[in-house]
Amino acid sequence: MVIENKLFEVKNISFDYDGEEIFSDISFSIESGDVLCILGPNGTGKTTLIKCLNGLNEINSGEILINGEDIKGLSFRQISKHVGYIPQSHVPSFPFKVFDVVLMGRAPYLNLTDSPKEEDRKIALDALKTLGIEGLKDKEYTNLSGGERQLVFLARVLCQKPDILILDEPTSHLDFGNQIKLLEIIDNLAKSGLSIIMSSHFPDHAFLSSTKVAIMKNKKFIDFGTPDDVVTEENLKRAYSIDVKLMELDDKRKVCVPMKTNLTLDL
Ligand SMILES: Nc1ncnc2c1ncn2[C@@H]1O[C@H](COP(=O)(O)OP(=O)(O)OP(=O)(O)O)[C@@H](O)[C@H]1O
Repeated sequence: MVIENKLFEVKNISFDYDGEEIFSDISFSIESGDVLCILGPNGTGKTTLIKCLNGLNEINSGEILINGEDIKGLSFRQISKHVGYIPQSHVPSFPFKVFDVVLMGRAPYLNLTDSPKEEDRKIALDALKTLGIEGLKDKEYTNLSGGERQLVFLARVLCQKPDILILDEPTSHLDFGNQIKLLEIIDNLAKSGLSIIMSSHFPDHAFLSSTKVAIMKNKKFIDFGTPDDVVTEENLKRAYSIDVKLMELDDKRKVCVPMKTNLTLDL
């Protein structure tokens, strides 16, 4: 009998910070082409979970498997060939040229004394072109806006040629238009075979690019499934403790509208 391994499988994982439990017993799996959007209120543990998924935080119990292999047994270099991670914010420390920052994404494929080869440079340029930002290549990374930095970091991660992209609030620094453009890029990357996990504060985004949605609250996933099944008025109220109306646009696209809470401030 042939056992097919899932691309990325999370089995009953738990994590605490110095005894303070952040989540427990979370399980899910994703395949090539999936985009999983993790929603949930502030401080619920989305970033902590994401750092566990890429090996930055060590889980207390459970297993995280890539193609059937436990990441516990993999070095960071090996994980980097499978998983590309973009944190919520990244502070640049040195005025490298954008092209060189992107080229650094090839590091998992180079030995300590190797210089990048022509092929590595081509991969870096292609990544900039895929995101439509080749015009930034000679700029200093330190002089970029938050949104431009986000896209450059994504280009760098694409150079790792990962199977899985893990993005912590990828649209947080992007303007209204660039948010949609990035979600379209995510959709295209998934269609090209990557699988993507992202956290978001915008339930609407799940309808734009996701195949699966998880809502995280009270140390668990309170729901997991397709956007239509999970992003419901009832679940959004459970998650965010406000009323939300779901509306369908002409092209059948759904949008989530938060209702006023009528809270008054004592000033
Ligand atoms: N390094 C740390 N040490 C101790 N506690 C931490 C650490 N990092 C985060 N926490 C705590 O863990 C909890 C979950 O934080 P986390 O950043 O994972 O939430 P989040 O869902 O990503 O939040 P947000 O949506 O506001 O970004 C919070 O209570 C936070 O204060």
